[in-house]
Amino acid sequence: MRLHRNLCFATVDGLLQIFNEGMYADKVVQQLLKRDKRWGSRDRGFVAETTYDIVRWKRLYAEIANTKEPFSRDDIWRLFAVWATLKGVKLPDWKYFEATPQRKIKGRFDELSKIRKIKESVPDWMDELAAKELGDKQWTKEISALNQQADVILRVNTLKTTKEKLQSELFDLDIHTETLKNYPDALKLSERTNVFTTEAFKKGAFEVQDASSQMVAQFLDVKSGMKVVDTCAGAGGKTLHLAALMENKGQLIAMDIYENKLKELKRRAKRAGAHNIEMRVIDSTKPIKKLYDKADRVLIDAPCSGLGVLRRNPDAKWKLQPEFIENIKQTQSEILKSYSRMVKPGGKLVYATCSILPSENQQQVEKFLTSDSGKEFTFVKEKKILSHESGFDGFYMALIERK
Ligand SMILES: C[S@@+](CC[C@H](N)C(=O)[O-])C[C@H]1O[C@@H](n2cnc3c(N)ncnc32)[C@H](O)[C@@H]1O
Repeated sequence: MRLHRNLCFATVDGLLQIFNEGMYADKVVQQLLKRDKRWGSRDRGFVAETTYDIVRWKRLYAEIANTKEPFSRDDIWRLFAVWATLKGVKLPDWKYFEATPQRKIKGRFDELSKIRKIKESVPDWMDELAAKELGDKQWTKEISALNQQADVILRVNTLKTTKEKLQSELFDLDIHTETLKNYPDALKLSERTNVFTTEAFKKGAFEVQDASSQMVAQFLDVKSGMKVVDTCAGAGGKTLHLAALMENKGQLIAMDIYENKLKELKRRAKRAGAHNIEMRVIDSTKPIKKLYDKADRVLIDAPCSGLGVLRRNPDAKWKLQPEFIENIKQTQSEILKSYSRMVKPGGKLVYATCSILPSENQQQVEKFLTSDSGKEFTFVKEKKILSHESGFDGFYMALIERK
């Protein structure tokens, strides 16, 4: 690989914004990719992947380069030089790389790789918390998996096409995909590429959605004609899947506390040809109370730490705070208590998170089931998905049923 000056400059600028100005990596990368219209897909791939890589390995690279935050521009170039050295990328004779001690970098890497929190590049508190909750052995394997780049998985929109048709349409564009056993609607890209510019995407034939996330709507066991409430719908990744599983029949109510997310869902639903969705903003307890005892199915895709999706969101390692996790756990138990009241007798509820922490997952469900509000429910089944076991995002889902 040869390093190109303007791509490296773009990456360094982006990293300064992410590390020093607290901006979100995905937003920064989105902006960077608009910088030069002449960049081809390889150039864009380089900027995006290098930025994410250096964000992912910030702590390790900073320890190796002996730099501390707030980073100067020179510090960022040092992190960049560490990245290139460890990747085996030849450093050009630019002034930024003049004093790069390549042998020392490799030696420091070997030495620091003996300490998990540095090797895996996570803050102390996160390493301690996750090791306490999952056990040392599980966490060591899990964080290593969560530091890998995620595959791109598509969810075929069965309202518009079939897996076979989509696969062949993409094949004609030289985009190769594989089916995944046990994930009925999923196609995995054999090679990372931008699929959002394809005609198939524009006409709603698929969404990009991780395989673990695709299990959640399946888990809720919906049928055409049911009344289903997706309580934390956000921009609707799972709502759209539910609509497809319901074959557009019945009533699907998508709720969230943020109106702008539901607006985005509306746009996506139009593209997907999903017609049975109604959006409702939760701006008081009223919209919830109106649905007490009414729903056949309720999905709570709860707000969480997001520790299961670090592969696609590595800057969460640096943005998350332990206090946030404590607060979100409180929200999770309040949501479970209040939104479960929408389930009608005999109806079912799925509680899901993209976290791997038992305290946000099975412990929340156990606590709910032994509480006064949970007495009316029985536990049916659960899935604890760890990234190192599944190869996909870390997720949790529990199915409970109202008596
Ligand atoms: C895990 S995300 C949802 C992702 C979405 N279901 C999807 O599949 O794309 C959690 C969502 O819960 C919303 N949320 C946070 N607090 C909430 C509350 N008290 N009631 C309802 N939604 C809430 C957030 O705005 C966020 O969109």
